[in-house]
Amino acid sequence: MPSSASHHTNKFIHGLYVITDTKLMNEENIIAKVSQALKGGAKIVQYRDKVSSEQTKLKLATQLQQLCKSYQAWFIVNDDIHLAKEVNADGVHIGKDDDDIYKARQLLGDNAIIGVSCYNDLNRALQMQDLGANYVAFGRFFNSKTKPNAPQAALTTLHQAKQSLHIPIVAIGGVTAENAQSLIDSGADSVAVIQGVFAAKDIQAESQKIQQLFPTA
Ligand SMILES: Cc1ncc(COP(=O)(O)OP(=O)(O)O)c(N)n1
Ligand SMILES: Cc1ncsc1CCOP(=O)(O)O
Ligand SMILES: [Mg+2]
Repeated sequence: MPSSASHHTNKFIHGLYVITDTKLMNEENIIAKVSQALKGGAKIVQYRDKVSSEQTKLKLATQLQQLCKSYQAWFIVNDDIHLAKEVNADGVHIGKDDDDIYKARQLLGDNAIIGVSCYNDLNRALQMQDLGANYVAFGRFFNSKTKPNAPQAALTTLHQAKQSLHIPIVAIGGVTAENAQSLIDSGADSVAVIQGVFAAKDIQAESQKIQQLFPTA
């Protein structure tokens, strides 16, 4: 994998994508926990924090960016395009309530990875692909403790997405080492996980179990 986003191509969104959570980690242990996931083989890390102060978010995002760089993993900021810019993240993840893709691209530039939530909506994914999204995410596929009310997505949507999209596809929502294979078999290039990794006793081992499910290029 290239060490800088300037060499980024879509094919590198592949494998285990872990997302931080403010209930499962705190300022004191977030770096240790994400390090364990990276040691287990995680390829992409998203900083998702809807509660901390701007100052704390800036500090943690800066630390995570450096950590990901040392593992040659992509670092993505959730929701906040300005924070992504400020810490020189590899990219941003945006959903329907966040800044739109035009604004994100304008601020972050051509080399940024912009991922967009598409829930269970293939038409939205096709539109976002046309607008320059670097990956799309579908979900939630399973029961999610983190976001129980996220809209449900169907495995058939993944199959259809695989046939009609040329950008990478991420699957999210209640993903575990036990159910990730079904998503990969249905067309997911990557699975995004919170509880399935960070609520595990052994974060590194659980990450490894999931990452091993992906065929190596
Ligand atoms: C990889 C990935 N997929 C989906 C989401 C959800 O984004 P969004 O719909 O904006 O909801 P919040 O995460 O902001 O609550 C995601 N964050 N990452
Ligand atoms: C952010 C988000 N969007 C859809 S489900 C979800 C939460 C994923 O967390 P978990 O892996 O714990 O279900
Ligand atoms: Mg969002």
